[in-house]
Amino acid sequence: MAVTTLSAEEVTAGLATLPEWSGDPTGIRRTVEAESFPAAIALVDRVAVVAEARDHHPDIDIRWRTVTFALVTHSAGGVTAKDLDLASEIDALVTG
Ligand SMILES: C[C@H](O)[C@H](O)[C@H]1CNC2=NC(N)=NC(=O)C2=N1
Repeated sequence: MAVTTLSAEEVTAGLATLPEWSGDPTGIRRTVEAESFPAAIALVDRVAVVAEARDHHPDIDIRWRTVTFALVTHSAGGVTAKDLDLASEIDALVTG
C-alpha cells in the first residue's frame, strides 16, 4: 500500500492524540520505563507481534528497563499514518 508522508501540521495533530510521543515529520518516539529487564523484553515481544502482523516495524533501543520506540516509514522517507497507528497500538500494549 503506497503511503504518503505527513506534513508538520499533520504530525503535530497526530501527536496531540499521542501524549506519550514526541517528534516531527522525520520521526516520532516514545520511551517506556519497564518494571524490570524481563518486563522490558516482554513488552518488546508484544510489540514485535503487532509490528510483524502490520508489516511495519519500530526501531527499538533497549537499555536495561528503558525501552525507546522510534517510528518512521522508511520506504516513504518520513512519518506516515502507519506510524501514528502503530504508536497508538504500542500505547495499548504498554498499558496492557
Ligand atoms: C518488505 C517489507 O514490507 C518492507 O520492508 C516494510 C517492513 N517494515 C517497515 N517498517 C517501517 N517502519 N518502514 C518501512 O518502510 C517498512 N517496510
